[in-house]
Amino acid sequence: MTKQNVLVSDSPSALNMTITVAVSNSSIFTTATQKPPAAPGGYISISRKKLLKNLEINNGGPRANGWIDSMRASSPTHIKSTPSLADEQSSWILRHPSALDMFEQIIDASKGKQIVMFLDYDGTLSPIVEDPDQAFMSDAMRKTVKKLARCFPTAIVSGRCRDKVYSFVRLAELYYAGSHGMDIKGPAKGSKYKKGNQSVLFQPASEFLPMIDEVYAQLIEKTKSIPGAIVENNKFCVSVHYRCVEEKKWNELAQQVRSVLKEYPKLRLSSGRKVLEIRPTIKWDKGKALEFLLESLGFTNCTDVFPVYIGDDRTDEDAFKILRERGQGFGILVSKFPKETSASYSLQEPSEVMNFLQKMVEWKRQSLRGQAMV
Ligand SMILES: O=P(O)(O)OC[C@H]1O[C@H](O[C@H]2O[C@H](CO)[C@@H](O)[C@H](O)[C@H]2O)[C@H](O)[C@@H](O)[C@@H]1O
Repeated sequence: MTKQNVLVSDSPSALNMTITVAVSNSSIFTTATQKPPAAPGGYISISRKKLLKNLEINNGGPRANGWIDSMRASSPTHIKSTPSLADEQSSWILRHPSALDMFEQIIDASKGKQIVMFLDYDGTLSPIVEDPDQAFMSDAMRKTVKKLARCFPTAIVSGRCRDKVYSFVRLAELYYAGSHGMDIKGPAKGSKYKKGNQSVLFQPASEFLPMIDEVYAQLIEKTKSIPGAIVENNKFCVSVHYRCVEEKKWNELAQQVRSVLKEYPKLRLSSGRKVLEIRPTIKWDKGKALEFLLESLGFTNCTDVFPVYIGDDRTDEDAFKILRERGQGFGILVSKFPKETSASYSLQEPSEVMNFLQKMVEWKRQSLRGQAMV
């Protein structure tokens, strides 16, 4: 296998595992009867909040220990397999059942409403791989998404730069929100979903462009001596990848990122799947992008819309929360392992996402056939 086609998986949400060990009386995992499905805003457990707090800017700069703890926690190298872990997994599945198993119920809930599809890219449409430039989606997935977009308005919502994610997906009929929703190419505002709609650009962080370029150049320079570190310019945000960095070098990498960021209080840091994400402090995220796109599609204050958002990352939680708050549609988390989430359902990996999308296409075609026969 070459480096490019090595598929990799993050271990069970180690952030959760670490916290469970560290605060044994407040495990985030509980049985279905003990804890209701995640409430809006309930993505971060209290103890995890504490952990993440260490990540945030503190006196002009993040605490080094917070960074390294979080990097370790979100990307474990040693996970113990215990019977209680199996129980926790079954309990989690009860609260976030497979969207494939629950397909009929999901479709029933959407009856009489316009389904709108929102799809994250990495880890959702394409499997996680070591080299971010090689995260291609399969032809089968592309064909499926193409068919899906014929049935429902469909948008890609990604942390990637919009052009980059477009170069992977290559479907002109979709809407695209890149840079964690800060770069949207969607339908002309207020216009109902129609083929050939004029598209509009919405870039709420455009004033940060020079700053992001500056920070990107500095991060390239500061991390060049750390083997495996990859800095990716996502236009309105920057990703620093450590998937291929030896764990003993993570601290050094965190220190370098920290030394750059302390000069930029208007930028904030979050973490994803073996990646540190640097982005503007503006109140804009994938959830806001979802709302913006719904509005652009003409669904402002509509009760007859049914948005479905599928994603695998912490940044997708902002969109899951919005759906819960609106009480519309639902979120589907792509994960093999239990994670705190505001999503209602789960799918394990991109191949299951493809099966789910195919089922949606098939259902839509059948319902159109049914209508034609009446
Ligand atoms: O919102 P997304 O579309 O999920 O983008 C989030 C980040 O995804 C990419 O990084 C992740 O996927 C890489 C390729 O599989 C993997 O190597 C990396 O470890 C993952 O974190 C992308 O490269 C980032 O820029 C996105 O922010």
